[in-house]
Amino acid sequence: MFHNSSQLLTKMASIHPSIPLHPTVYETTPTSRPVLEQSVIEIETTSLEIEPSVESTQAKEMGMCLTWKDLYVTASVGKNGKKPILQGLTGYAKPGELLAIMGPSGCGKSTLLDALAGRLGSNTRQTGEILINGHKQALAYGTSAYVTQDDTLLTSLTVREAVHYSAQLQLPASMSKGEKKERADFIIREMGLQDAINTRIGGWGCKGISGGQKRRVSICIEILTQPKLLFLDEPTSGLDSAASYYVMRTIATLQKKDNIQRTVIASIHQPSTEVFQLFSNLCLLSSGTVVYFGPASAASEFFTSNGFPCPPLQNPSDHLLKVINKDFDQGTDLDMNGTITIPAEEAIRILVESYNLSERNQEVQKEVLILSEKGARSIDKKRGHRSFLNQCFVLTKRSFVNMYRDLGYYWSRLVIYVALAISLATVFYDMNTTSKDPIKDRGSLLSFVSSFITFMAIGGFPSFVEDMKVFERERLNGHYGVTAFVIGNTFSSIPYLILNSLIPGAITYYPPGLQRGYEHFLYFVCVLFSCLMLVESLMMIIASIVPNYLMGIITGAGIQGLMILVGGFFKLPNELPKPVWRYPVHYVAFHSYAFQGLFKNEYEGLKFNAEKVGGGSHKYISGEEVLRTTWEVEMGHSKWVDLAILFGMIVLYPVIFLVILKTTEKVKFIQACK
Ligand SMILES: Nc1ncnc2c1ncn2[C@@H]1O[C@H](COP(=O)(O)OP(=O)(O)OP(=O)(O)O)[C@@H](O)[C@H]1O
Repeated sequence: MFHNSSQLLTKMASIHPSIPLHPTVYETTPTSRPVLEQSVIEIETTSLEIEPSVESTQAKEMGMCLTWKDLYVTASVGKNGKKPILQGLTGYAKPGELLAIMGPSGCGKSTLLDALAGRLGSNTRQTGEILINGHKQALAYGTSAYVTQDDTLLTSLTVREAVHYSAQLQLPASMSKGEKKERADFIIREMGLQDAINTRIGGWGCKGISGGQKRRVSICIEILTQPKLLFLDEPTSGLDSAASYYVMRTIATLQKKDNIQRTVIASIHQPSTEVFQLFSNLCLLSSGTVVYFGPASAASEFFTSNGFPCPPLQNPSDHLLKVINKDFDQGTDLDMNGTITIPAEEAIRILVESYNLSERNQEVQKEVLILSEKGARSIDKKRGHRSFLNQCFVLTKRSFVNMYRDLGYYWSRLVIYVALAISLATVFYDMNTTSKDPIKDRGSLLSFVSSFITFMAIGGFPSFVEDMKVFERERLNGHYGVTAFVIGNTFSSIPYLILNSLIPGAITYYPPGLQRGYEHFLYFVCVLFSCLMLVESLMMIIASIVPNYLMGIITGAGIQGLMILVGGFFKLPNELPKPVWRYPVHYVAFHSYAFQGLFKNEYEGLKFNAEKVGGGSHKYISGEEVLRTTWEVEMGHSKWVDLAILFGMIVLYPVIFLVILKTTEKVKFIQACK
């Protein structure tokens, strides 16, 4: 039973991928004509046996017209240097068309894509006008999809899992789990990945699918939701010519099957003749300047008319790129057919001048003017409502599976922790009878556990950086929100951290003869667990600010080293210089509460032989006395308060992480709007 038209449409879209997911507003042409809200009525009166090839203009969802005029991009290099990357580009991309950006390596293809998608780096400056449906607006998260040159994927997942999890995250809540799976399977098949469906993606140290297959997985993930605007940076790199053709054909034809007016812009290196024929328009760049913009089919003619005919039997795109490639310029030369070729620099000058004076250029300027007329104001998000709780659940599950399969994440750490715990247990074995100073040894053991064992959590930093890369890609493409990521990331690690504190904790606790009793042991494990959680969160915060392995590890080690230093073991709290080190650093460092809590947990209730520890005239020294005089622990509150503070920090650190992610996201968005 469908309560409204959107539910019906969602159901139909899942059964027939030809039906758009959110066809609420349609128009007769992609320009700014009055919109017709009749599609819903049309589809409701149609039975579920709609054919995939329904191709009425009315039934096509309103698309996105992207225009750019006099686009310049410069990058700051060195102290005061500026490097021009794009120089006055003008062009457009229309719904239902595939625009290919071609040119020699380093000519500015990725920069153009980044500029159009609002993703330029912070050291770049952009001038000119980029309009979407005639409006100056930044592409908000989720309004377009961008397949970047690098395939940032979770390496331990299989192809099926990667696409299925993505479908669960991105597709609207109104679709059932089964329908989302069906959509994912359909896209996997369309991308020719069915044979690799159960193979892991793989990465460092674990061979998985090939580079070309990874490319296709990345594309699968981004076209799941039928985005209206799709950017692809080198979608065919790593693919053989047949696979390149099928992938590009799928991209070009899927919109017909999806029955949406999609605008596709792809940078591409070396298309075969067949792939070249799939392009609607071609933007040919050389050193950031347009050499040709117009129908791909007319490019060869333009080159011929300027004295650069394509030799017989040669792939036209190879010819175009060869003529304008000046990286290997040999000056005046003879080609294979014995024809004299002129230097590429000169060829480019002739072509650029000719293009600037051509009618083609005039047509492009006119088209840009027409498409820049104000159209629909807002850009619809490419997805319907998605359940936040479901996203948190899927992200937690996905991250849990990834951690489980990735040996480097927790398992190797567990092995090292166990080895260290055994070492501690034997070094401090039966302190009460073997140690000359059981008071000092207890302090050393507890401090070592809460500082060094937790310190080792920085070893997980490379995995955190990988997680952040995947997050950034998915977030920029609007797969889910920052809060869902932070929740998923935090909760998924809890079972592993419990394991990493419980097993090494048990090995360390009993053999040295620490205070007996379940309550004491559990307290010890809880503090260990809190410290591990806090170090993990701290490293995630660092990974969000310093996304570089070496710098991140150095920063994390430095911060932790400082916290350990002022925690109260190496220098007693009252002896710390008051400004800065005591107030506030000592109180900010979580190690202070870990030391205090563990010390209270251990010493309270114990009595030490005064003679053995040099305690003067008394027979015994109480644990409380040791806490007050030897360790100068603050006795105004119980050990449970220290633990509560640690748990409070466990909540606080992810909140800080969340705030940093949200703030950087906002800053990037404001920059993109400028
Ligand atoms: N943020 C930046 N800072 C400095 N230089 C940059 C920046 N972005 C791009 N460049 C430079 O601009 C030029 C164009 O780079 P871009 O990546 O756009 O080229 P491309 O055509 O996509 O190359 P390829 O085909 O090899 O990927 C290169 O020389 C590159 O080094």
